[in-house]
Amino acid sequence: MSQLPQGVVINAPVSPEFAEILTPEALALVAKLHRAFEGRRQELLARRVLRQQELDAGKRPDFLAETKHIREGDWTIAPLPADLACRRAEITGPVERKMIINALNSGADSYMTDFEDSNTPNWDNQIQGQINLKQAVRRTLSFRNEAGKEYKLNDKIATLIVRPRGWHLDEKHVTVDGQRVSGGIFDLALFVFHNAKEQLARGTGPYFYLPKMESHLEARLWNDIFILAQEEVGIPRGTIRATVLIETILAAFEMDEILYELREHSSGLNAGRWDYIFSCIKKFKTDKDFCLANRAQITMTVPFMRAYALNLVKTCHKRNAPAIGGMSALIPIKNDPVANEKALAAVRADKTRDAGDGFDGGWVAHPGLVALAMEEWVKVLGDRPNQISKQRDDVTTAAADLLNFQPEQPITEAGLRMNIDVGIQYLGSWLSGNGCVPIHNLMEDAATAEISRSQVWQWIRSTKGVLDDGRKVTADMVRGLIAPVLEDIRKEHGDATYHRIPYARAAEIFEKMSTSEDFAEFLTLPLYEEI
Ligand SMILES: CC(=O)SCCNC(=O)CCNC(=O)[C@H](O)C(C)(C)COP(=O)(O)OP(=O)(O)OC[C@H]1O[C@@H](n2cnc3c(N)ncnc32)[C@H](O)[C@@H]1OP(=O)(O)O
Ligand SMILES: O=CC(=O)O
Ligand SMILES: [Mg+2]
Repeated sequence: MSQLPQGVVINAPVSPEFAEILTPEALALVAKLHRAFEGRRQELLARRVLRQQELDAGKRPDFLAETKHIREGDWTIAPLPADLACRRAEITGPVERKMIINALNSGADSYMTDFEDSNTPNWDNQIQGQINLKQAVRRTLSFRNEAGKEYKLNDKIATLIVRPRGWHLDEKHVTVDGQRVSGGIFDLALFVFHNAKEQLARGTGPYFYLPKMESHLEARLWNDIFILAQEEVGIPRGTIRATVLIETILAAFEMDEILYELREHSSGLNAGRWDYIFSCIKKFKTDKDFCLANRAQITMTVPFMRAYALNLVKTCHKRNAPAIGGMSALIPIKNDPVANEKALAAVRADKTRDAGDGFDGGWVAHPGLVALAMEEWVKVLGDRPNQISKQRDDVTTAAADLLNFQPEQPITEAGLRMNIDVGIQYLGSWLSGNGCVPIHNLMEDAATAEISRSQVWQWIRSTKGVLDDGRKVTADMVRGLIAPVLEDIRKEHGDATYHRIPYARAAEIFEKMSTSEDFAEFLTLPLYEEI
């Protein structure tokens, strides 16, 4: 500990392996970025609260008057590095050793490795994740499973892109001058410190995905962090590149502005559909006119999602930026060939639509989906790496299109029960250290689980939260369903798993989150204090 830079404290175990990541020099970069930018992060988080108050008071978002010149201006992002120009199938997954190898070897063009939605940010996952990535960059990453199967990287692997945590999350195990550091700054600083130069020497670069932003001012903060980080580690300005997830309703009104702020460092936008739906619920949760149908009905083809997706493609291509499609939550289904065929066909249809709309690539959740996603883009692109030249001037998007929240029905008991079930199962898994799990044959992560728990909260409070049989959704109805849902979970997983994973604690937290007056901004905030 005496080696730590002044003002830096680590409140967690540091093994000799972890110490290779948590070096004094790497922590000095974390401290430098913290001291330079933490004040701004906190101001921007406070600004989110003010905007929520405005929405609660009935104000509707609109395109910003003060940035009209940016929307109407003639500018583009910096030219893309060669290995970010072709991202037809992009696989994603948590920063887990075996999965990193499988994803990099999957045949996808690119791979987003995730410290965010699909990861429980406990100390071990964060620092072990950094170790794994450091080895992946140097091509030394390997793994041996219990049956003795050896995993190692192929010669040709996907381009690596890292998703640090969003602005709302702290890294509580590291403080600088007595303050917790930002999770995102911590993840980014450690990755850049250990890998950026090595990546440049290997002909690639430090590439990132930036999650859950709500305004272009938040993008400006990331851009300023990139500039200082590049100076500090001694790499040329503009070598960091970042794709921003448009996954909040407020960011959908500032897509041009976000690209503009990051134009030196941008590698496009991604349609983060799951957090986007969650954000719509969160932002309008107290609006008496707002209420969405069962989660399963909110697909990419409902009006507000369609408007968002098409406007994203149009905005990106106007700025010479890639538009990357989001993720279908369907995954391959084992032991049921008929259901599996249906799931694969639905994923294919999702990719066919995105490729036809003009997206330059799209996310898949599983190696078994890479080939079919690739096929759908190859059908549209042929030999071309992307379709950025496809301008969508035919698309016009008004504020009202982005706010056309349909459908409102059906809301059913099965839909309510499914939300409770997914919420409890996901929270239990997250608490046990796994931030991404298959539940009822769907990929569930922090973003999809947010939809489930926020729908339950909202249906209890909205006058429109009425089941198709006429019963109003109430807190008592939800409480009454929790015990039977828990019993179903026990039957599904068996006693051993049921007792190993803290489902009972998850159920308590879920009940409190959905029935108490306060709405937790993110489910991961109260959960993080439990781990
Ligand atoms: C809203 C958003 O933010 S989307 C982005 C965040 N979400 C994600 O990234 C989803 C990542 N996907 C996953 O975590 C997993 O695919 C799950 C949890 C959905 C399903 O996991 P499982 O049921 O374990 O998958 P399954 O058993 O079919 O896996 C088969 C093999 O594929 C591997 N695999 C599955 N998904 C992935 C992945 N995304 N990346 C790398 N390898 C993977 C497994 O490790 C396993 O490897 P093995 O055969 O060598 O042991
Ligand atoms: O991060 C992606 C999303 O859909 O949320
Ligand atoms: Mg997300």
